[in-house]
Amino acid sequence: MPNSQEACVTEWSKPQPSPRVVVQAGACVPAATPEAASGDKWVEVPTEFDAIMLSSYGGPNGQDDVIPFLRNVTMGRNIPDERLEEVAVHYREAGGVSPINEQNLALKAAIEEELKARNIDLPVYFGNRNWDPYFTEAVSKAHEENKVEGRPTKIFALVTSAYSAYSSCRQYREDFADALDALDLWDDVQIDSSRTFFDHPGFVNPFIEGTLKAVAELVDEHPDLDLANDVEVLFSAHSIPIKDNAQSGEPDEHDYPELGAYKAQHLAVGGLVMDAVKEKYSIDVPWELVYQSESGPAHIPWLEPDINDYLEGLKGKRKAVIVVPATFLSDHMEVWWDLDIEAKETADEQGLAYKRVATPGTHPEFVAAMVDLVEERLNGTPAAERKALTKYGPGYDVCRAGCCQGSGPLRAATGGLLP
Ligand SMILES: CC1=C(CCC(=O)O)c2cc3nc(cc4[nH]c(cc5[nH]c(cc1n2)c(C)c5CCC(=O)O)c(CCC(=O)O)c4C)C(CCC(=O)O)=C3C
Ligand SMILES: [Fe+2]
Repeated sequence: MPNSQEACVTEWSKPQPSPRVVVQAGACVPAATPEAASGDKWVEVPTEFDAIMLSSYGGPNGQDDVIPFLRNVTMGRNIPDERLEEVAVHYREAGGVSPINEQNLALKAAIEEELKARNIDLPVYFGNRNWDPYFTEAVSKAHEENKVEGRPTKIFALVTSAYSAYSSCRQYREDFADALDALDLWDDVQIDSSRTFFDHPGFVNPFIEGTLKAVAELVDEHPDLDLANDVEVLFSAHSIPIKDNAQSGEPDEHDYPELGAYKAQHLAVGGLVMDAVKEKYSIDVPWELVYQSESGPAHIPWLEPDINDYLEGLKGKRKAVIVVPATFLSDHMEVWWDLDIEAKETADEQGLAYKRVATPGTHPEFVAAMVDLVEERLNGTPAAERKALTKYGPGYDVCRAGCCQGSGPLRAATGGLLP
């Protein structure tokens, strides 16, 4: 395994000689360290782009798409179709259609409007990790329509994931690498990823607004509720393997080594929302971070408690719960099925009143936040001037070597080119 500076740099720049250079986790200190970036955690990254690619997860658009989509999601894990059919139940129930694509197209349209309003003249393309339109299609179109003589086409991938984790960061970057592989465009296209934005006010404020609305509704509907004892706010995060959480952050930062960045960031967002509740009601409403949508083989431990188990424990202890889908950007399948159907049913069984807070969706503040991510890159805005509400933010423009590891070896992924 190479242990040189050069081997690390290939993680972000065009890999030589193969696009899938394997860099061992934490094997070396790349240039993107605070030391190498003259005391600042930012490395010099491109500030010029030719196109934006709204980059998301994808979901099926009809019954015939469901199994092929799930095969994409579980690629390389050899899951038999019978087992996939079990997972497919939610999609089957919804006519085989996930709302995620429509929601992302609405977000794209809103982002285009906001770009125009700010006089940022960049075309927006839409591509997904797991379904049509795939990254290959979006990248190829963005390249064809925006070629510049003498240099690669520069694409800014605006990723629809707010937090640090393999599934929300590196997996996207690996899939960008796969797209460049498939298109044989390593020399002609440079893809750069957006930073994490979990504590950008435009992401957090819609959750605050929704939670305050839910508290107000509960108070209205049940005037005798004691907010300090009868109600609990549950921040629901998409569960991930415990190992992925442990590897989700920059290894030497904050309290990430103990907590895991993914979990720490969710707790921080929960804290911000509950501060707003306290400010309005002068009461410490009880709250907890819980997890949803655990999947995969049973022998791999995932983050817990599961929201349904937790709700069962609240029987007789609370009268109402407010569920905040803190990981998610829109009310897609994971929100509709896992929270509006399953968790709600569990809450009903315990006799708990249930409110589910809306996701940011196309909330104007959230749309503005997505465009802030573009603008701060175009302007090379220093970290200290970027919008971030907690000590954990703002996220890096260019991921460092150890961040967001999965279970396998680190594959080369795209990112900003190092100077
Ligand atoms: C952190 C995270 C996010 C948030 C960040 C981001 O948004 O990127 C997210 C989003 C989403 N996850 C989604 C759907 C699924 N996730 C799965 C499986 C998994 N998710 C994981 C993690 C995450 N997932 C993990 C560690 C797995 C198991 C390993 C694997 O398989 O990679 C499976 C297979 C189920 C099974 O195997 O039981 C499905 C169908 C949809 C689409 C919803 C729709 O269609 O509307 C969305 C937005
Ligand atoms: Fe998922």
